[in-house]
Amino acid sequence: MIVTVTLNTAIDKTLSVPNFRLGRRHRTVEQTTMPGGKGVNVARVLKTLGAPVIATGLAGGATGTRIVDQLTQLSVLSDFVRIGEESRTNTAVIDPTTGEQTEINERGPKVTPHEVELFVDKLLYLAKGASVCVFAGSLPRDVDTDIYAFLIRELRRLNVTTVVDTDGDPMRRAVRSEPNIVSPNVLEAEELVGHEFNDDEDRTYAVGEICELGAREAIMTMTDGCFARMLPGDGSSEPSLYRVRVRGGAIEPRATVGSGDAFLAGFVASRYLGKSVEDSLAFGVACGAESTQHLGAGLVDPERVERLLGEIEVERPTVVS
Ligand SMILES: O=P(O)(O)OC[C@@]1(O)O[C@H](CO)[C@@H](O)[C@@H]1O
Repeated sequence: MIVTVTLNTAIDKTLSVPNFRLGRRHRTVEQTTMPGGKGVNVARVLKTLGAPVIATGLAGGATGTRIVDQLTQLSVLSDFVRIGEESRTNTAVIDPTTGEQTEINERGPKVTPHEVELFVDKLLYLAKGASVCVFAGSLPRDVDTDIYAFLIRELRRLNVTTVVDTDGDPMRRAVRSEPNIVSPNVLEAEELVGHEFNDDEDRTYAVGEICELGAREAIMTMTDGCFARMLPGDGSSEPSLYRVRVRGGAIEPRATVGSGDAFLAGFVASRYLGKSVEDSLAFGVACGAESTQHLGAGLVDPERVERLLGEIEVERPTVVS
């Protein structure tokens, strides 16, 4: 079983607004409303891909009830701690005329120490039946930024593989507690290592820098694919570098919100079903790319993912990190 953790769950509203301009009144031409937060998106894609998954985290108020009910309608198993304050609503505006995206994410509810304790209890219980746990997304208010780091250490004792995609202080602390995999996007990775990346050599080097900070493996997601530094899985400890991308022109993105979540779900589903690192990265990139064809986050069409696999290029950069 794969467990996904979303502490700052959301209802995601995605609005398609042609010629979007600040300070103007607009009407949407299309919109979706879906349960979200990064871990929820990862869970939805894992379910679509047929991987066994349970989504957990914190959900509160009428919004929390809606998130849980909608996951149930999608047959995504979930077990959330219900909290007193209302879960958030996040809004993404996609302008189909320019392809530009504007995201407004609420901070999220205040969480009490008792609610955090209930969650930790629940996760440690669920972890007994899990092989992988994905921690994804920001933290709601009043949750200690050390929480992912703490849980990574706890889950290591239970032999659960840990995967993290977050940013800021929670990410910095999580990386130091030596998770199996971290998967930031480029901006999150730049924040983590403390400098900007100017070219592919910098990006290749960056995944090594992230591993030096503590992560065992690092995958940095890009709009067209990823850079990764992975352990081979054959018992040898020599890591390998990968640059994986969709062939130029193979796909025209419609909305990229949540494509990193679709990547992560595809990668995790494939890797933990026993596929090679290289095939799993390629499958993840195909999932991320296919998800850009849908207006809402965390949606993929598995048949189109299979077709896209023929358009994925894998390189093995030689930069030594
Ligand atoms: O505010 P966070 O937790 O960092 O990100 C939340 C979020 O923007 O990420 C997902 C897309 O990746 C959306 O479903 C969701 O609204």
